[in-house]
Amino acid sequence: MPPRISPLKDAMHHVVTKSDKTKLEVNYINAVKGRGLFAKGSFCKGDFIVEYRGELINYAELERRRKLYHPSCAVFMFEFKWRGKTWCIDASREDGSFGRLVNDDHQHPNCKMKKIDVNGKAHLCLFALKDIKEGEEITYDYGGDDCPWRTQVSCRNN
Ligand SMILES: C[S@@+](CC[C@H](N)C(=O)[O-])C[C@H]1O[C@@H](n2cnc3c(N)ncnc32)[C@H](O)[C@@H]1O
Repeated sequence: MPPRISPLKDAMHHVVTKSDKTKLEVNYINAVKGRGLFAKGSFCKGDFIVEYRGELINYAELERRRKLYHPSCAVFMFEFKWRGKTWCIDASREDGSFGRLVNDDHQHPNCKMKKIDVNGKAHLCLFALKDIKEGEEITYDYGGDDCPWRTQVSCRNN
């Protein structure tokens, strides 16, 4: 068996090639959650799963776009701190990439978002917090406390 490539090197490879793993698939869940990302094969704890790919913009541009965007687009803006400044990955464009479709789970997430440096630029990548079985939904804790679905009661299943 070939040696396991390090999760960081694996993430950097997928960042540079702008590619997603074939062991992942997008499925429609329900009218509340919309789509989600699912494992088509198993993953081990620590594995790189997917990049939250999009356009890297600075704080001024984030503020400008926030005023322009419809809320359905604004939910794809991921704000984060990097080397003392505020940045954002704007993934509002439907580009077929998988990372933008990962849903929130603040109680039992199976992945964690990490910032990695690729050629001097910040990239957001999900890594497995535990072993993930085929068929499981990929999730992470969006953080914050302003996710309405965490407190709203839904009449839908899931
Ligand atoms: C980055 S998008 C994730 C992909 C989205 N499910 C879709 O189909 O485009 C974030 C949005 O997904 C939905 N979402 C994410 N996690 C959810 C959850 N645990 N329960 C309900 N809706 C969720 C919310 O509408 C949220 O604004």
